Amino acid sequence: MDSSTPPNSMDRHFEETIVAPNTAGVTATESSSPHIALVEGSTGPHFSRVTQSLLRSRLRVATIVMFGITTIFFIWHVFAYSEQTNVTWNSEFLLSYHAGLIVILGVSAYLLCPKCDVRRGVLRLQEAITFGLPALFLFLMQINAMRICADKHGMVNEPTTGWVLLIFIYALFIPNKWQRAAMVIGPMVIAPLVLLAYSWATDLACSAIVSGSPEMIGEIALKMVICGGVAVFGVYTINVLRTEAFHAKQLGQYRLSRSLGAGGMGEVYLAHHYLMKRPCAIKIIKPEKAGDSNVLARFEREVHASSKLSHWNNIDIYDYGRTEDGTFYYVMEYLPGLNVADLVHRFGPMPPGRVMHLLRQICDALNEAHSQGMIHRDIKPANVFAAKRGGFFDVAKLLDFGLAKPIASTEDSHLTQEGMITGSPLFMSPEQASGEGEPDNRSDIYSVGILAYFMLTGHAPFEYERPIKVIIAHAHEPVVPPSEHVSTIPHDLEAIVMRCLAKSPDDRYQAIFDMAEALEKCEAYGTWKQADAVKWWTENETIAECPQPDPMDETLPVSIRT
Ligand SMILES: Nc1ncnc2c1ncn2[C@@H]1O[C@H](COP(=O)(O)OP(=O)(O)OP(=O)(O)O)[C@@H](O)[C@H]1O
Repeated sequence: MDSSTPPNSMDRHFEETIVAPNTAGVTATESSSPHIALVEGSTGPHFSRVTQSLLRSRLRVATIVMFGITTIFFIWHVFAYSEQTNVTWNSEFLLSYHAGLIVILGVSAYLLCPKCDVRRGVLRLQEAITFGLPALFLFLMQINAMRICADKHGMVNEPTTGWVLLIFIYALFIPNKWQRAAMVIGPMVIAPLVLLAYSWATDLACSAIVSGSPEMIGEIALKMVICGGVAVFGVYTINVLRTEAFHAKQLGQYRLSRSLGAGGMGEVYLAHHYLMKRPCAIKIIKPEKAGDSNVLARFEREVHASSKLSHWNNIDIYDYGRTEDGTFYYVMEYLPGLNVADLVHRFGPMPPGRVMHLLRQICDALNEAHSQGMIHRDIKPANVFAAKRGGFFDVAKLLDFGLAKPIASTEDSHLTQEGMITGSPLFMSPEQASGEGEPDNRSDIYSVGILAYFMLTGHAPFEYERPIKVIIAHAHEPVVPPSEHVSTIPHDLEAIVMRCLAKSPDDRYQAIFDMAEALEKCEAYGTWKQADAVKWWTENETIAECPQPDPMDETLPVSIRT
């Protein structure tokens, strides 16, 4: 998922919130950090998404530590400056640099907050700021101190302490492969020697002292090489331990290989069955959610509902179980491809032919659920996958039946407390959002309409900051026709979308199959051929398959009390 100002950031915000009765405010926000992480570029499985999150949080801690250390030394520096009799231009410059450094580190720490949208390139820049600016400062300060010391006391001061500190802070906090760590730590190791060489070359007093103490140079070199070696070995050891911890993560007959993403209640991993060797996707309840009976019930419902369905466009469930340590998991077919939310965020709105191609398949998937008396209640772009299956590209798969419930059921789901409505506000029908009356299959049809709108225009029709405004808009606000956003949308397709989005269920298609038939009658239906899908995936495969980091993508559908 592209983390650069994601158009669905609001969607995520909503999905993370729990809104109290008759209030518009957010009362709780769910967020947690993934618990398995590997280093970037390690030889083990690549967890770029998780690594990014790890890098951001570690970098933030490192920046705060550097901020603290720099501030303490600044206070000391100010006192030293006020007592200094031979104040030089250098001393004044260094004091200003020091003050500026504190401000820059403080701002950097703030910009690395968990909610900030930080991309990989920006993270690397922040890393350079957190360690590069203090290193430069240390270098300049030591040159100055060395000259003063040589002039006043006829000796040079010990230049290694600051560098040792910097090296170990870097090694401890920044997740790295050891080679990269060595490349960053290397210059820090030689910095004290460069410093001595510079002082020797540019200052007469220093030159005499340095020339007369070769054993001091040897001792400094030895100290720094040992320190650098230990730090790089430490980075290597940390990586090995992380990789071992990951490989030790086995579930029954399955071995996990890499993270596919995380939702509000669980994390999904690519895994392999030991004997059958086929790839599969395993969804595991997050450890911190394992004690929540609502989450467990929703998880179970998702498995039970999905396993009743056998249509090609619904997800295949292979297994459901619990490990000895109590971790609940279920195993499903692995879908190479992207969910529609990621597809649109990363590649923009889709052409009408492709939208119809995917929608038509979703109609089939939903038709099976509806014909079994089940409504989905959580149709949204993140729950629709465009996958490569059976040699075909753009095979649509409907996921996440965690909120499914029988049509016209009067008992509320175990997953919601009495009087609560569950779903994602941006994609919720007016009747589901208001909680008035019992949503039926036509509520899903409304959500499919929003899904279509999103695929065609790149956003949902009602995107407001506050969930309550979105809900009111679903109930009362007229929908802006999608062609007003994208003029190339054909009228017949727009008419279908607008009919799905009718406020009253009676004005929508009464059955999902009616919508499927309407789609087939559209002029542009069938214009997206397999060859187009193959071409698209071939051109975009590497980008599409590379998991994009998005540390904030850990969400549960909103629960709204009525
Ligand atoms: N069978 C699968 N194959 C490949 N990727 C999958 C599969 N199932 C889920 N994913 C990916 O794993 C991520 C997490 O899925 P999950 O269903 O937990 O998330 P979600 O639907 O966003 O969350 P929530 O359960 O809160 O609605 C998503 O990015 C999804 O695209």
